[in-house]
Amino acid sequence: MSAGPGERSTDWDDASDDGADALGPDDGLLVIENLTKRFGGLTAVDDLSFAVEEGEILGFIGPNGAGKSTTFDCVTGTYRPTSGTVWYRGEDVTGVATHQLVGRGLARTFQSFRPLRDRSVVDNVRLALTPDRLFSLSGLRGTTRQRAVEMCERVGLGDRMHQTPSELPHAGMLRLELARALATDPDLLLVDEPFAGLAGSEVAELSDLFESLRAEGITLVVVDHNMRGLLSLIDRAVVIQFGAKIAEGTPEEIRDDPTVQEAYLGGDGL
Ligand SMILES: Nc1ncnc2c1ncn2[C@@H]1O[C@H](COP(=O)(O)OP(=O)(O)OP(=O)(O)O)[C@@H](O)[C@H]1O
Repeated sequence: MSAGPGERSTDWDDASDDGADALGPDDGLLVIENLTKRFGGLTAVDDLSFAVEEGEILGFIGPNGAGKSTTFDCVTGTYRPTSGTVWYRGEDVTGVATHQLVGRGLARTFQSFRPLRDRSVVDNVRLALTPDRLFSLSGLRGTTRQRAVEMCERVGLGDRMHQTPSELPHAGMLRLELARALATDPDLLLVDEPFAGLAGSEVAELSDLFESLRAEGITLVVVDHNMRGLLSLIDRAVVIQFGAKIAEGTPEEIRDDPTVQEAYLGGDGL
């Protein structure tokens, strides 16, 4: 497929360009440019642009209601943006259906998800295996269960895979959701609020898991509404408020940014 409506920007650093955020399709594994999503009169995502670099762990941070989930929903094909462009691997994927994006290696986890309660943990993972990508790897139908077992072990559920989801603690449910996303063999994984409701030790364990996934070659975008636990994990962050980007940079830059501090004034974010 061609690069779509946007041409690669050749003047990234050109101050005369009126779009300081001007991005092109090849400026990252995932590139979001001028994304806007309106629900009637409400602008949930407001002219948002940023790129996700291959191999990084990017934090996507914003207070409750800032537009994080809506951005994810526009990227993963749940919503068609009101305007703007999403590029994945250099291709314009704006409005492309979710299952097609999954087939291309873009997966997400959901903050609230509903596993099949009457199936075991490993069966829940097996049902998420994506035939196209799996068979291209193995070529063998009979390996699905083995792959599901591997996914359970990879996320630390090796000793719980024959339990039902309701027997898992909250952190275990999160790991199950991660295993289901990993079963689609993603190159880019969008993780929605993984640390919500976790104790400090669980946050650290999950961070270790994200680090190991990155070491295996998966690029990660981790969403959270506060920064606790996140700043030590991520390479960079994009911070949004009222649907628009207010800061982008390293954890140190984000922590010291007056606009970010203002956005979180009185909250528990920093
Ligand atoms: N389907 C919808 N219809 C109308 N308004 C919506 C819809 N989805 C989200 N919104 C509104 O868009 C804004 C952004 O919501 P969104 O869920 O994207 O924020 P968020 O940053 O993910 O918040 P949280 O941290 O609470 O999950 C909010 O004002 C929300 O009420």
